[in-house]
Amino acid sequence: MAPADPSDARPEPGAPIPVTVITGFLGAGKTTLLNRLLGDPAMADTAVIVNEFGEIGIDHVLVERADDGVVELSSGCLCCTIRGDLVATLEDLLKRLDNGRIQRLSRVVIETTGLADPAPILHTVMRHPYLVRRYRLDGVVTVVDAVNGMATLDAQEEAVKQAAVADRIVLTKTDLVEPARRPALVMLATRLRVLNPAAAILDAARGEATPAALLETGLWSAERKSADVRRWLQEEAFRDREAERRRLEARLGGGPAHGHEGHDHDHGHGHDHDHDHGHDHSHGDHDHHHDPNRHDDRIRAFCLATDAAIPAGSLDLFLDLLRSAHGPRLLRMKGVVKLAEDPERPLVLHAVQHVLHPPVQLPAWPDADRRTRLVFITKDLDEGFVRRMFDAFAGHVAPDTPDRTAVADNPLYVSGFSGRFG
Ligand SMILES: Nc1nc2c(ncn2[C@@H]2O[C@H](COP(=O)(O)OP(=O)(O)OP(=O)(O)O)[C@@H](O)[C@H]2O)c(=O)[nH]1
Repeated sequence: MAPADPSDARPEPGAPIPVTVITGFLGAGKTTLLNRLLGDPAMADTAVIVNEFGEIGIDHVLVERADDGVVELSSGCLCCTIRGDLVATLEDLLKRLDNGRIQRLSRVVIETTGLADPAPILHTVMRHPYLVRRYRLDGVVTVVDAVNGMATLDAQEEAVKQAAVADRIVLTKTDLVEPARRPALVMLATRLRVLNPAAAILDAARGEATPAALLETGLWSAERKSADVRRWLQEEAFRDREAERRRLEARLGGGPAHGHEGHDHDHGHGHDHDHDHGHDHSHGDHDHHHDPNRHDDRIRAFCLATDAAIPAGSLDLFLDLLRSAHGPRLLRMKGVVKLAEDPERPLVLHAVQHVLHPPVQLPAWPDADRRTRLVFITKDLDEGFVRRMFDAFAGHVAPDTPDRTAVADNPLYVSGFSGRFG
C-alpha cells in the first residue's frame, strides 16, 4: 500500500502534534535531507528545530527556509546541555499556537547535532509531563553516509546508537560510491540491518526519502526497539530521576537548587566541545555543563571567523592540506567563506572526514554577518594547530608561525583541489 501523504494527516485540533527527530553522524546529510523534505508542499506548517555546536551558528544559514519557522539551538548539544532549551522551545511553539500567533502547527522536525546521543532527546519528548500531552514522538529518522558510514560505526558509539533507535534509516551519498565499492555498501546495509532489524533502509539518491516515507508514520514504539535501546532509554529515565532527587535534596536541605527543567545538573565536570576559548557560554543562571560520558573527550568543536576576504588559491591550499593530511581527524567542517575574488557571493563549504564536497557559491550573503565562518569538529586534532594553519592561509601570519609557503611546503601537502571555485 502506498504510504499516506503527510498533508492528509494533519493533527485534528487538540490532537498531539507529531514530532520527528532527524539524527545521523556529523556530515551524514541531515540538513540536505531536511531541505529536500521542506521543499515538498506536504511539509507546510512544519516547525523546524535545528541544533548545532559552535559559538557561531551556521545551520540556520544552510537550512533553506523562507519563513521564520526555523528555531536554532546552538552553543550546546541537545542531548547533554540544552535539553531545557528544547523543552522551552516546544512549550513556546504551543503558546504561539494557542494565542493565535501561528495558525497551524502540523508537525515538528528536530535536527540533532551529529554527535547527539538520541536517547536523552527522545526521553525529553516522551517523558515530559506536559509535552507528552500535546506532542507525540512520531519517529526517528537516522541518516547514514554511504561513504563514511562503516568507518564511523566502527569509531563512534553515538553513530551506533543513532542507527539502533531509528524507525527509518536513510542512506545518503550512495551516488558517490563507485561500482567497485558496491560490495562495501551491501556490507554497510547488512550491518545496519543487524543493528536495527525493524527499520526500513531508504536510498536518498533514488528518491526514496520522501515526506510520505519518513514523516507521520506513527512508528515510534520503545517496546519494539531492541533491548539495547530500551536500556539506553531507561538509563535516561534513571538519570533524570537522580537529578530530580538531588535537586529536591538540595532544596529541602536549604542548599542551592540548580534546577532548570530538563537539564541534568549533576554533571560537574570540565569537558567541552567548543568552549575552549575562555568564553563564558553559560546562559543566565543555567550552568551548561557537558557530560564527559556522553561524548568522546578527544572530540573538539570550534569555530574560526575572519573579516578578511580569502583568495581562492589560499583557501584551496588550506582545505587541501587539511583534508589530505588530517582527513580522518577532521570529523566535520562546514561554513561560509568570503572570497577575495568575489566577496559578494560567499562560498559554502562542507567536508566530512577526507571527503570535501563540491563547494556551492551562493548568489548573495544569507544574513547580515558577512564574515568567513568555519565550524570544525575534530578528533585528536588541536584547535590551535588548525587556527594557525588557517591564519597562515588567510593572511594573518603571526611572527612565529609559518607563512603559507612554508605550510604548503609541508611534505604531507597533496595538491588536487584547485580550480573548483567558479
Ligand atoms: N553527493 C551527495 N552529497 C550529499 C548527499 N547528502 C548530503 N550530501 C553533501 O554532504 C555534505 C554534508 O551534508 P549536510 O546535509 O550538511 O550534513 P549534516 O548531517 O547536516 O551535517 P552536520 O549537521 O554538520 O552534522 C554537503 O556538502 C551535502 O551537499 C548525497 O546524497 N549525495
